[in-house]
Amino acid sequence: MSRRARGRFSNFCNKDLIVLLDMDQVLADFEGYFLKRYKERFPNDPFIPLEERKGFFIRDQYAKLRDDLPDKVRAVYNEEGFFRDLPEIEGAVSAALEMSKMEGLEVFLCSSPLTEYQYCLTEKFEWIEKHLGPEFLDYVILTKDKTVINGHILIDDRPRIKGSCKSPIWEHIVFNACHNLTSEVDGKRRLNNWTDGKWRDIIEDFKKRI
Ligand SMILES: Cc1cn([C@H]2C[C@H](O)[C@@H](COP(=O)(O)O)O2)c(=O)[nH]c1=O
Ligand SMILES: [Mg+2]
Repeated sequence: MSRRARGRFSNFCNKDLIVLLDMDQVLADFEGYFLKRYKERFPNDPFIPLEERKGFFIRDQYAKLRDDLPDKVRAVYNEEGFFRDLPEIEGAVSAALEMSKMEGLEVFLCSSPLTEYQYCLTEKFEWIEKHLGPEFLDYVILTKDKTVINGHILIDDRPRIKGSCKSPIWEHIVFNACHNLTSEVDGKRRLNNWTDGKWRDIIEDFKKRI
């Protein structure tokens, strides 16, 4: 049975492990591509190398360098084509595809769009279709508040995910990114990358628990 048919007919039965995958900096290289485009657009302005990135919002760290930089930062990721052209995080696409084919498991993409949605919204769908295939378009959740979304696991690079629900139902696995390596993660498990295969251990661990 195809993934689409399985999703429609299984009715998300209780035995299914629901995995929520963030997009930016988990599947798509937001930070690396941001820095590349920023340097191309503003070659004479100061920049922060990835090894020195700290904190989730890029513009907050650039604001400490100079007052005019946050607007330039925004101009880079608000540009047409930015989200569409984000490169893949190494191994992310093959891991997501492999995960989506596992028995007893449903994978959803759970991503927060920019408030300046003009390009971001449609381009996130374009990215998914291009990298993961059209079947994945039925499994997209775009929300500003991930705490109200149902699921067992959320794999996300943002170290603290806040919202209306004080006790989200999912367990947050922190995906390592340049900006969060020194962040306090309140005892949450971390996933280093998609290439060493450890994500499979996390999935197997959760499967035993549900
Ligand atoms: C790093 C960074 C991200 N954003 C925006 C870009 C996306 O719309 C969301 C991604 O959030 P998610 O937790 O990965 O779903 O946040 C931003 O506005 N500024 C930044 O510096
Ligand atoms: Mg993210």
